[in-house]
Formats: sequence, C-alpha cells, structure tokens
Amino acid sequence: MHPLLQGVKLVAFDLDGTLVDSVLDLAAAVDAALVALDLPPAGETKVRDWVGNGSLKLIERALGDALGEAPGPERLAAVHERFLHHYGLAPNARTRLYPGVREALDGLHTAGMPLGLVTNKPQAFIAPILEGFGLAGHFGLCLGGDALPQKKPDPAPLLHLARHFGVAPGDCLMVGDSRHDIEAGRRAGFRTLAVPYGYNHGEPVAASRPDALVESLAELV
Ligand SMILES: O=C(O)COP(=O)(O)O
Ligand SMILES: [Mg+2]
Repeated sequence: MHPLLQGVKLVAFDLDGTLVDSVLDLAAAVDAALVALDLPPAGETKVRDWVGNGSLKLIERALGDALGEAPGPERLAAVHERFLHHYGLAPNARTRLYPGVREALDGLHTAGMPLGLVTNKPQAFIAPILEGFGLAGHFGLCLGGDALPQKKPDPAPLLHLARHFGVAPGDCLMVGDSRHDIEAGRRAGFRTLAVPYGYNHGEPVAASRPDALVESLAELV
C-alpha cells in the first residue's frame, strides 16, 4: 500500500487522463463538430491540451483556435450540442484504461475502500464509460462537471463527496492528472496524489506540488 493511503477512508479519482486515456474519442467528437460547420479539424495534439475544464470550455477553446477569436454564445452553444451528440455516440470507441488502473481499483475495492469519482466531464458520459470497462460498481458516487454549480478546481464537488460518505476531508485522498485536481484537493483539505501521464494543458503536474506522484496507479496497492 502507498504510504499516503495510511489512515485514508475515502479515495476520489479523476477520470480523463487519470483512469482513462480518452483523448482520441474526445478529439474525434470535437473534429466532427468543427467540420460540420466547415471549420478545420483540431486533431488529437491540440485537444489533449484543451481537456480539463469540462466540455463547454473544451469547445470554447477549439472554436477560439479555429476562428482566431472568441466565439459568440450562440455559435458556442450550437457546436457544444454537436460535440455532446457525437461524443455520446461512441465515448469508448478508442478510449483505454491506463496501465495499473484496473489493478488499483480492484485492489482498493476488494479491500473495502470507499471510492468516488469527481470529473469535469458531463455526468451523462460517466456511466457508459465506466460500464464499458466493467468498473461502474467500484464507485459509491460519481460526480460530473455539471452535477453541482461548481466544478474543479473549486473544492465543492470533493467536499460534497466527503460529506456523502461521512468522511472527514483530512481522511480523504484525491487522485488526478491535472492542476485542477490538485488545487481542488488541496482547497478541500484532502491529501493529493498525481499521475504524470495525463492531460495538464501541456504542463508537468508536479508543478502543482501534490503530496505524492506515482508513475502508475498500481503503486497505490
Ligand atoms: O472533461 C474534462 O474537461 C476533464 O475531465 P476530468 O476532470 O475527468 O479530467
Ligand atoms: Mg483529468
């Protein structure tokens, strides 16, 4: 067991970039939405750096890049709708679990550790993705970016999760790939653990000074 787990009574996981490498399916849906408006596709490399603040922000960044200026609200809403439609058709077509994820989730779940999921991704996509990997039953509560008025890096979703399980924030651990996860965890009073392989706007997540960093989630168990 990782030393940071000593005394921990609840583990909260981020989804994109932490448990699943989802950028190929996200990029395919972004590009389908852009191309439908006769705009050039963005491609995987750009989309990777735009993930992290939820789907509306992702589309705002993609449209800003394609248009060379901030999109108006109507255009933004229309392209976002298209993105949600395309992404929902096949969110797991090319999405993969990172190495060590199944081992870590199985190990913690079998040991009786309560697990939660806090993602900025819309709530509607969480269950299809987790079910696709047979992991939905591992999590006692999953919160999407639209579940509450606030999303990460606001600590509210993490505090909501801790309250739901009746666990003091100091006995909770947040595991994520981006500065938003580490900031939300720190502001909530959680311990924080980062993985370096996900999406963090092209920056090393170590710069956010998590309490610990592991190359693979297998190191948790
Ligand atoms: O949808 C996003 O922007 C990121 O999702 P995440 O919080 O699971 O990394
Ligand atoms: Mg993430």
